[in-house]
Amino acid sequence: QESQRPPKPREYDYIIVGGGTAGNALATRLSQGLKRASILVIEAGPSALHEDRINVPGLKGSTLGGKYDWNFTTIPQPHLKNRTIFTPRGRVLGGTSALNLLTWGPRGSGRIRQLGSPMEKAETYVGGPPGSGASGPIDAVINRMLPTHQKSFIPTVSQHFPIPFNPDSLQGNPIGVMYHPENINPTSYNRSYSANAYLPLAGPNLAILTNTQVTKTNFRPLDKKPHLHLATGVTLADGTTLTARHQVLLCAGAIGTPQLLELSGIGGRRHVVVVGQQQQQQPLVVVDLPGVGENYQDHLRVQVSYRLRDDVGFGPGGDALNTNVTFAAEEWAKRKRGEAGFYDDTGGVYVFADWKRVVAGGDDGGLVRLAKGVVVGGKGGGGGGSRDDVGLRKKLEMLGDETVPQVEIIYSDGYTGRAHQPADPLGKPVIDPRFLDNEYDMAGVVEILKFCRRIARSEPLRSGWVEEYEPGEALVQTDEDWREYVRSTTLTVFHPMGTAAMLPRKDGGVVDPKLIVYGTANLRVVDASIIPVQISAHPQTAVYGIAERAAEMIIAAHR
Ligand SMILES: Cc1cc2nc3c(=O)[nH]c(=O)nc-3n(C[C@H](O)[C@H](O)[C@H](O)COP(=O)(O)OP(=O)(O)OC[C@H]3O[C@@H](n4cnc5c(N)ncnc54)[C@H](O)[C@@H]3O)c2cc1C
Repeated sequence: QESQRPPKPREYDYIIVGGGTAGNALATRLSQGLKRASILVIEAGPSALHEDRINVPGLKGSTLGGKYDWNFTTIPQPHLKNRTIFTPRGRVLGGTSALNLLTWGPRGSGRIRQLGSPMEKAETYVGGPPGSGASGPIDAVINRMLPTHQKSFIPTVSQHFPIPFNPDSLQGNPIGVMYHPENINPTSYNRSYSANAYLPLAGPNLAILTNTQVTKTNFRPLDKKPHLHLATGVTLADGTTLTARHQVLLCAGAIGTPQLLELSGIGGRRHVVVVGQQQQQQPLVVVDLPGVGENYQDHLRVQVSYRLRDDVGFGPGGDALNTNVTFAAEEWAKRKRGEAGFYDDTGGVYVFADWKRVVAGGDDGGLVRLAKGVVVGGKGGGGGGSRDDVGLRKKLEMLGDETVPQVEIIYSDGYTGRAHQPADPLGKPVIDPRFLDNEYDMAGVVEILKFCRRIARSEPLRSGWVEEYEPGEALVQTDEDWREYVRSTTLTVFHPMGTAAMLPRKDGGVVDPKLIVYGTANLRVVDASIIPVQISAHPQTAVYGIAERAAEMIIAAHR
């Protein structure tokens, strides 16, 4: 049941803030598992189930910067020439699962399993290897569309570099080169995402309120334990108050969730007092929890682009959809006939590798030493500041694990380089990821770019291009040239997480292992914010897994 007006009655058993990736999955499972409970999802954006730009895989990216996007940016990043970095987030039913680039990530990694995340429950991987999910709501397939030139990538990498072909990359060891599954429905060839795959499975006890922004969670002290705060409901932007009889579940994402926590008086004392004053209220501190909004971690993205030869049978690439009206019309007609074409195209071919496989000569000692320096110096990682940082220590430990990739290379068709960054997207929360503020990150990115160039110069790939278009072989030759290129062009691949981390409170944690916010009795966070250490994969699969696990815990506790 979907509506755009505050519903009556104004009391629900569970109120879920954010109808995004995790929010819709959680809502559906609670609706199925607690048939007598009433559940409300409140989503700031509209429902857009029939929007081609969301549904058609080849139109991925066309919604960024538009009406379904919060259009956040970082503050100027000193190590990236003071550029502000575009930070899109879905503002639509489905959240960022409606906007993302459809890479369906590994679910078998032991590290992510430590979060207790049952990812197979989310998945039906058609044609996947044994062990793949077979009955989950989200469909995954290897894309039926592969532009011809991409077929030369796997032999180039596996013949010239110590990187094996790995068709089974989702099951625990992703190291290798592979075609990667994408979350696409194999029948309609539409994006499979939380709004069109989970929500239709919910029962009549789930209500959905769209186009409605929550401005805070409300609390009162718990009668028998006054040091704990009981979440009583939420306040909407128009001032309406809705009551939650059991729990408020924050699923507003890695940026929205910490922002809402701070608006509700939960966060570092300094921030929360400022927020309270800005709202012209009394300084507001419900729970002093300095970890809220800290520990922001993302995956950096830098690109090298090559212009293809047009005399080796590759045909036009996906860019021609934007430049050649006749070609675009022909491709659209193919899609309408149910045939493979460029409107299906997504990521393509991927490499996941550790440093030893990427650095020329295989010696990763220099990078490991730099990483140790960052951990000992306590700079540039989780929790922020100079205290002992458990997140950084965990990452250092993972550097020694050869099944944990440190590098991903996506070989994709079509230009996605620096020219795509919008000049002035609106941004409200202050986002400061301190990108590249340590030498390890910079040295690592330079090694990856040099590796990409070595791949491009190897056969059969080498015969397929005429020019390194960006940055250009003549312009960038030395390590210092590469550093300059990195500072000028680094973007992110849009995977923020960790801003309400599941860690001990003394280590900057915000939620406990049951996902309950410290200092509260019944406020949970269920989204990418809780992942304490950046994962070596695209995160949406893990986010669905977190929602599935949270639903299991909440249903078990309710009974
Ligand atoms: C451009 C892009 C490409 C990506 N590509 C991939 C990919 O290919 N593969 C992959 O695995 N991951 C990808 N990701 C990342 C992945 O999609 C996200 O990590 C994941 O979807 C986050 O899920 P979430 O539930 O934490 O947040 P979201 O899905 O963002 O959900 C949060 C929801 O809360 C709503 N909300 C926020 N604040 C409020 C409020 N105050 N009131 C009401 N509602 C509110 C939002 O509108 C949103 O719907 C990509 C991300 C982006 C931006």
